[in-house]
Amino acid sequence: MGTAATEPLLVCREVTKQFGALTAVNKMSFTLMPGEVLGIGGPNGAGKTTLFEAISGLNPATSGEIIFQGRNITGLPPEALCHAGIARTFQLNAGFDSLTVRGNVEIAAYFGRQNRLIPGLRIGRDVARHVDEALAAVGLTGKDDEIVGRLPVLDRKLLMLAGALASNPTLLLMDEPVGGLNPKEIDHVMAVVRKIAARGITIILIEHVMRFLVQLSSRVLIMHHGEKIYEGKPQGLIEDRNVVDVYLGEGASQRLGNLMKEQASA
Ligand SMILES: Nc1ncnc2c1ncn2[C@@H]1O[C@H](COP(=O)(O)OP(=O)(O)OP(=O)(O)O)[C@@H](O)[C@H]1O
Repeated sequence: MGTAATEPLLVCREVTKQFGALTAVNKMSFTLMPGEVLGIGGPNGAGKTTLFEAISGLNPATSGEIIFQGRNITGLPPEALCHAGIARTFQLNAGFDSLTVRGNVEIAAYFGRQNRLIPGLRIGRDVARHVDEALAAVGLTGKDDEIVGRLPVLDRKLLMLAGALASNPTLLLMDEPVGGLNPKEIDHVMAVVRKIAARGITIILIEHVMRFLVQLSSRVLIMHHGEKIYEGKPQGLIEDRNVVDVYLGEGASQRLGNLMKEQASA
């Protein structure tokens, strides 16, 4: 049975992650509705990636609860979460460098959707179709045979996204999808993310590039020292003294204000 639109897709309740004496994420709570795009920002070391690690199962929370589609998924391993419909991309390039673009996405499509205790010897027609769709969704069609280790940075970011999409996610977590890209490349990724959101995939994205974050997100959450210091509309960010002081700064805040005004009048 699917989740009704009025039920949250994801609920994080007092999620805490400690590394020894360091509390990297401190009692984070938030709710995500299906179809939302939630943007997470905050200074370096705020705990954003650690929160993703907990949700995606790569580094489980020390305490707290994570509920996905009404099911308690706290502490489940990454492969179980992937099969349940949670996919993610990484801040740094992740992929099999010596394989081709297609080979990488095939692995995601083949292993990302279900358990494969005894891997088959050939890629079936269904998997091939999922790979074609994922490559097309990010704009990598035609680059199937390129070796991943030789790809430019934009294509590597898109490849991670294609791999995540090939696992057929309901919830997609993106960790700094445009870090290190130039403005034109950022625009390309923005268009891809818009298309993914339009397909109904719920998204959480972490990003320092604020124009990307505010233009894509229906809601924004800002973290500082492992805690939530802001949650609300992107427009409210520049009016929040604390967010301006600890994260945006006056200059960036003004530029962001101008951008949002332009957007509103467009
Ligand atoms: N495996 C780990 N072991 C010990 N400390 C860690 C580990 N991973 C993260 N930390 C610490 O936890 C804190 C939060 O780190 P995290 O990477 O989640 O921040 P972030 O908000 O994603 O930062 P950035 O914007 O720089 O990516 C930092 O102080 C970091 O040094």
